[in-house]
Amino acid sequence: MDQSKEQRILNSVSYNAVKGDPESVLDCIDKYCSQKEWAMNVGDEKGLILDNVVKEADPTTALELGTYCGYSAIRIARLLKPKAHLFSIEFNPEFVPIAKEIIEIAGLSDKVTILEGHAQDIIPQLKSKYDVDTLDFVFLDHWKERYAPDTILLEECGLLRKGSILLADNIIYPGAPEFLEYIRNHKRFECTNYPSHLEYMKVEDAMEKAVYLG
Ligand SMILES: O=C(NC/C=C/[C@H]1OC[C@H](O)[C@@H]1O)c1cc([N+](=O)[O-])cc(O)c1O
Ligand SMILES: [Mg+2]
Repeated sequence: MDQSKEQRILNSVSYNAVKGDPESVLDCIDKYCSQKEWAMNVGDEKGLILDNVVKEADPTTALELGTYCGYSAIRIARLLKPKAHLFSIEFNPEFVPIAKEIIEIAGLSDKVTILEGHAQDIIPQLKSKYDVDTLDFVFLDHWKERYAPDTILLEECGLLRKGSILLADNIIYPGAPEFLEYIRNHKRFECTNYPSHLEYMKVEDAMEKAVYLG
């Protein structure tokens, strides 16, 4: 059976990246996806925005919705302090083993736990099953129409605390209009927009930061 694009990305990382070096894994994926095959990684331009918000949050416990090949999990995990941890939720069973392997090549397997399933099923289990208290940072990059309901779910599950930072990808393209309307009209969130471009393209995109005010 023909290999998937995600398997070809893994092949490229496995062949070209320096084992244990997250930067070289990120560079390899960005090179492959800008020169060979486009893929929906957050990419290098929006990745810098992600880096800065993670540094600002300096999270002990972080959550990512939408692992894909693990690119943004590596971007986040490489910035985490020693005892900090990232949980990353991915629904697509084809992506999970590929992301695990790419994160392993980056040497970050100890910092990242990939949870396979739908966010709406896993979020309610984070406290009881994964010993999470509250989340310091959340990166939303999964199905765009799930951003708003899953944000509401995070709050309902008591996973947000005063100062929890949410960062959402693809605010313009493909777009997350319901999410934008929800957080911008709710007094409990302080929002900041970061204009950028769609990964590896000249298409306009943006990220939105939302600080939970408790
Ligand atoms: O759908 C996007 N992300 C949601 C991912 C959805 C997939 O991950 C969860 C599930 O397995 C699904 O197959 C997306 C799409 C584009 N795009 O240009 O179409 C750009 C991006 O940055 C994106 O995150
Ligand atoms: Mg995205």
